[in-house]
Amino acid sequence: MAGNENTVPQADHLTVFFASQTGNAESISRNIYEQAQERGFKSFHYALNDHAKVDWDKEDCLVFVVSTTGDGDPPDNSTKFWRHLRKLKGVGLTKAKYTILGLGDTNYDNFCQTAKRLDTRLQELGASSFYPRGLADDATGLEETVDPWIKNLWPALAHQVISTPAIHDLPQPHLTSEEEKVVKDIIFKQEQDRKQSASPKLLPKTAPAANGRDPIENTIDDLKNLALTPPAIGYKIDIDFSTMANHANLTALPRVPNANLQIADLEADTVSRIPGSIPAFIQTPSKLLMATVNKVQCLTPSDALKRTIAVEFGFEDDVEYAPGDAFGIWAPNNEALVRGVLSALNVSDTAAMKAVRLHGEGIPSHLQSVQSATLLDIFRYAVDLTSPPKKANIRLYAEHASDLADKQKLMFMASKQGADQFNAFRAQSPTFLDIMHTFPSINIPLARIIETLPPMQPRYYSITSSPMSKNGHRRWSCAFNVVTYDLSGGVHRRGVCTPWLDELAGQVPFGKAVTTGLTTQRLPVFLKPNETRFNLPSDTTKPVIMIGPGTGVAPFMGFLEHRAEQRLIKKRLVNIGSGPRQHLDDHFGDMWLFFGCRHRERDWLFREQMETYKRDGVLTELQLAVSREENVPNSAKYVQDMMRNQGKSIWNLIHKKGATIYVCGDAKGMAKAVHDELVSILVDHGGYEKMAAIMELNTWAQEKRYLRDLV
Ligand SMILES: Cc1cc2nc3c(=O)[nH]c(=O)nc-3n(C[C@H](O)[C@H](O)[C@H](O)COP(=O)(O)O)c2cc1C
Repeated sequence: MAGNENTVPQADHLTVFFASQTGNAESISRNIYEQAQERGFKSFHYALNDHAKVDWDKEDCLVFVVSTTGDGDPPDNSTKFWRHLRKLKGVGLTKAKYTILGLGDTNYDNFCQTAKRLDTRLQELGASSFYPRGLADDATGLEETVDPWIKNLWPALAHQVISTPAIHDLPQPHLTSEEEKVVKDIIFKQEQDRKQSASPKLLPKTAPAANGRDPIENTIDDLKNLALTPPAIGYKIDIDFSTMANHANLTALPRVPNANLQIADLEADTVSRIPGSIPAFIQTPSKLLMATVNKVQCLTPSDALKRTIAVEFGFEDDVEYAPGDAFGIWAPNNEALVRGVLSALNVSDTAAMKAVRLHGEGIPSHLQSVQSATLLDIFRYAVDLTSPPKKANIRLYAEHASDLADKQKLMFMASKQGADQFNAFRAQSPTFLDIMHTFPSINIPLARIIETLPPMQPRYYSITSSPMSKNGHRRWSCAFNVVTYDLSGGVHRRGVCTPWLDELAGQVPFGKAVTTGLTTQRLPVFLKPNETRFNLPSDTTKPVIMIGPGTGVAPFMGFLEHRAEQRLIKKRLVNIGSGPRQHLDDHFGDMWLFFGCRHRERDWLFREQMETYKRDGVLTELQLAVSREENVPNSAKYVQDMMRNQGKSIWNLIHKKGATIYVCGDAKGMAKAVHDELVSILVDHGGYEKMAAIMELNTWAQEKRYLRDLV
């Protein structure tokens, strides 16, 4: 079968496209692509932004695997494609046959929006679907939909390319369990054979230097750093496997991803680095800036539930941006964790500092730019060591566990029968190191690990400053909660970026902003292209309603600073001008802010600034919701409660004055409650039927009068 030239004389074309933000759609689409190749298709695999590599109207079948991000938005590696799709006219894709696998999460309002939009648009353009769309839900487990969808894709394709002899020779997808086992064994054996011939060996302990220099000469600082950071050991994750014995047969085991990646040794001094020391393979969607840390302030006292800090970054070039924009930071994995992982994989410090190149047909897109980097940097910056594992990875680790008990447990967790144990394991947020520590007999080639770990993602923060303020084009401020928490059994967890930034910034205590003695290290930042237009209306007379509890208030602090600057300029102009004097407020619409905290004394972020803006007339109304204090005057528990109290005024601002509504913060709880409250306001004060109110909000969202920036 797979790859056998004799039984597969001619294959048809299959192009698999993906749009992926955090790697799920990319790895699932690669799996489909690899299976297609094994089944004799001439297949291709591209990110949607590379859509031009394929003549869509000539291809036989197109498979799209697309996730949804943000607030129903398409992933970054498909935005160019969407612009292209918008420009297409008429029914220009009548020959194209397609199917879509959407990935999403029902905890978000716009479940699988990208898949649904793509389907509608392709239909409009005359393309025809050859196999029903699948929508997989991360809330219940993607596999539930993904596995059967892929399994049934093949007979659907066979039907499409009925003239292709190759397809008839292949085992039909509806197999008996006995047949399935035989097929799996063959695939497993083939993979083992391929691994043995292709899997790269671990790096030699010493490497000859072609130019006569010590290979580690250039990286002495890194080595010093290594010596300063003891490797983490990892936690042993305790899971109850007592029910395992009840299941003799394991079903729905995910397929082990193909081994494609090879690691080639290079000379150490060929490692290219951007000054300021970040690896050249990091690719950002806009210009990378190496920023200084100008200012740091801790906004919450030590008895607050969360530690919130505000950081101002500075850079030399002027950058065009608007209040409401966000920027990305490319943070490394925690150094002790990286050291722990390398140590668990028996990679010596010298080997970790050696330059390598990653290559191989069909390797994940985030690894294709790794042409010259140390293993240390690959584990720091290219792969994600902290996201909970996917089933396919657990299955892979099972294959490489030498101890029978480890193998059985891992295989069980990868199966349908072990779903409870798998979920309990993931709920502990195990790092890759924890997995190695919990199942110590896993002995897996380095290349397999690098290619199967998810890609590292930059972290995004809303800009809280205005480009109109002093030096505004050369600085961005942001505010965030430092993500660290403890689980039972003494397990300590931390986010990737926020604790790193907090530690770099010196973990300043609550109080005034600190501007001296800060780190001299430069940090990689870049502007996030703003696709949602979460910006102030261009007509300054239009009112804005801002809803942002907690750190969701961040972009609104930028809006307010911007408006304060606009008012100042207008005031000066009015004072010099000779025309009729107008009141300042005639030029600027109302600004309403709904903010929420637990305790006014502990987590009322930006209190001083908010009160100053209110006093100066920049902020028309400040509506404060306090959830954990009794009897706060004019206050309710949550922002949606405050909105209910102000329902009539909100309706008037929207209806009579054309206000824009902005919501920023938690997508799952707050944004849903705020959305429901807006529906109620339209019903109670605007006289809408409930259904009509929901449709009206949808229209406003399309017209960018109801904007949401959610996480
Ligand atoms: C910040 C964020 C926003 C998301 N927004 C949505 C959404 O609006 N609708 C949805 O159905 N899923 C949403 N999801 C869920 C993802 O689509 C889902 O986790 C998917 O598996 C990610 O696939 P990817 O790794 O290929 O991007 C969101 C996930 C994140 C992390």
